[in-house]
Amino acid sequence: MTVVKALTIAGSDSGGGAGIQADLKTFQELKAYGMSVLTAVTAQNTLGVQGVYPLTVSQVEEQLDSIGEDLKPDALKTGMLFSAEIIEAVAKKIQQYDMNNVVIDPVMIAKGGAKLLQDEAIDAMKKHLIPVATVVTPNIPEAEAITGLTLNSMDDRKEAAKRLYHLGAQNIIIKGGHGEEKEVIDLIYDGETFTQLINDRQITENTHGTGCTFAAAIAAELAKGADSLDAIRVAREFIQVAIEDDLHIGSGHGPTNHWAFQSRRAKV
Ligand SMILES: Nc1ncnc2c1ncn2[C@@H]1O[C@H](COP(=O)(O)OP(=O)(O)OP(=O)(O)O)[C@@H](O)[C@H]1O
Ligand SMILES: Cc1ncc(COP(=O)(O)O)c(N)n1
Repeated sequence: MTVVKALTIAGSDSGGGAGIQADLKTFQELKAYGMSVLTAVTAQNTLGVQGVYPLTVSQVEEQLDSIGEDLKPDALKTGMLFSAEIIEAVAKKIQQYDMNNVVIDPVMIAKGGAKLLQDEAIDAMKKHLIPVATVVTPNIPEAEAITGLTLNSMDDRKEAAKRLYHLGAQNIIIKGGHGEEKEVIDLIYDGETFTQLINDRQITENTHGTGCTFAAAIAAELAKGADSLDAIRVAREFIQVAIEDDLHIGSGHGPTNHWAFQSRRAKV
């Protein structure tokens, strides 16, 4: 049996809907062996974030050394990185251990408004992390923060994607969850071609961790050898059914259903 290994470098969400918990559940469902490097602990539930406790740079580096020296991942994704110092350390270790298939989810603010990345870290993200990205997955506000553009139209999103490409990412996907359209439009750019993935927008409160889950699914598919566009297409299907078959847990923004994708396949 060939085992593929996927790594998440992210924060912990005690509520289990986002962060490393969402990533590991997604890896498992997509049959990739999951590993994690923790960058921060959050006290969090469906109502919001009650506390944010970053780890030290050396604690993050030590975990990356443990992985790098023994368990080379076939793909990795980054999520909440919190500070410029952690971003720089992560980018350096990705290069030191020659890790490939790198999905960067530039997490900045939780759905409830809590800051998961310090403002001054955005420059480090642009300089150190986006250049090593196989795929970068900003939502609309994150794409605005990175490029300095205001994204009102699809043409604005295309311009932002081009700028992210010029920062060094190989593939860009500007996610449409925060868009105004009736449908959700995710815009993909590979330096030559724009592709739009258009899906039904679900009217639900239960979208906590959608970005984490989506990026983790892309990483799992890249780990299995898919090319970027095919990996994004599978991840899009994974997140669509995870939102459609939501679990109704907690009294705020609930998590998505990480086993919906496999449950539906089992029924076919
Ligand atoms: N209401 C919705 N219905 C269908 N798909 C959605 C909906 N909201 C988000 N998505 C999809 O989920 C994925 C993540 O998009 P989104 O824009 O929510 O990212 P995000 O804001 O980074 O997520 P989060 O911060 O919750 O982790 C995208 O593929 C997007 O199309
Ligand atoms: C540890 C961690 N990482 C990422 C998110 C973003 O997810 P959301 O925007 O759905 O709150 C989060 N809330 N917590």
